[in-house]
Amino acid sequence: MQLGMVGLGRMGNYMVQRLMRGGHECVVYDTRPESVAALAGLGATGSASLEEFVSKLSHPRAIWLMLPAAIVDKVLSSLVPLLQNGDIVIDGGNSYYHDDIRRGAELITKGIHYVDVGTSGGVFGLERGYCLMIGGEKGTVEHLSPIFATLAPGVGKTEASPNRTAEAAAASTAEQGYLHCGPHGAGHFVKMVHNGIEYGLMAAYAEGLNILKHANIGAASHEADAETAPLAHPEHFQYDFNLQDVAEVWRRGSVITSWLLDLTADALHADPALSKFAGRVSDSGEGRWTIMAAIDESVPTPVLSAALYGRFSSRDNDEFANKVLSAMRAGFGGHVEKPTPK
Ligand SMILES: O=C(O)[C@H](O)[C@@H](O)[C@H](O)[C@H](O)COP(=O)(O)O
Repeated sequence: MQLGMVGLGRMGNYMVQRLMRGGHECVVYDTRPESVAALAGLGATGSASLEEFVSKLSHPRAIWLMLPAAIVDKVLSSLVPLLQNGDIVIDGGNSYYHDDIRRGAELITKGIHYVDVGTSGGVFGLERGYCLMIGGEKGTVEHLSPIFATLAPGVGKTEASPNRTAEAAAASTAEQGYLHCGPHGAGHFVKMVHNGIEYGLMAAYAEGLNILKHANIGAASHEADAETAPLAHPEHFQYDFNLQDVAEVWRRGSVITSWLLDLTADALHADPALSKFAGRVSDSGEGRWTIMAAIDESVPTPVLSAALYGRFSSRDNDEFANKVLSAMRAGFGGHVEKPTPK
């Protein structure tokens, strides 16, 4: 079928390529003409403006936005006046589900259908397919199923769970790698929680590997260090673990195998010191939205919360709190901290 794509960054570009490989016709637009030209060179229909983009799409139009969450409303304010009754707008980025609920209700008053799609898979999606978590009206989602089926990995790429019944399999598209999760916002809600889990898993690997990395501190610290309590048993911490090999062996038959571990092992093989990374970790919002939803539901999320706060700490947002701690130690005990190494 025909699909219009707005936003041709890494995700949008690869999704268009995967759709064209699957036989779909893609009309593309981006504010960067070079991104449009690159896909036009591969067979997409390029456009130089939103107006031209909309005019090249057949009614009812299906338009996928693959944009940073912060600019979706701005783009919609230019796009929607160009659309007609029956057209469909799909937000495949990482929008907050509250925005989906609002947009779905606003757009339907103009006869425009809104679908939210949480898209997971990153830059590997072109070859592996994308896991799609979808929210919106049933009929609209069904109308778009040829697009979802092409973007998703497809049946057979992952074995079905042994206890899954034939009835359950027949009743849902989950085994194809896409799922209609519920009404407006449901797709991004499921993707939001997916990312909360992602933060927790990532933090668990990172913390575990950090314990292994410091398992040699006994070799140098027989004398008490002014900064930390002396090691009672330096002989317990005499290990120089090869982290590449540990990550590699964990990938084989262990309980903690995963794609995140595969990526971690590969990064360690490329550079065991991970020297190109400064140690600051950003967050694009979904981790904090997950915690906000958990608070509203009164659901405890200690692991996911700690993982989110770990990201804040990585950006030195705990610096003043740590100064307060040092000030108290200095006040009650005269303890003088070491200068922070530059
Ligand atoms: O499933 C995925 O492919 C990822 O979850 C992806 O969608 C993620 O949102 C961004 O890569 C960055 O997310 P953070 O900036 O929040 O880490």
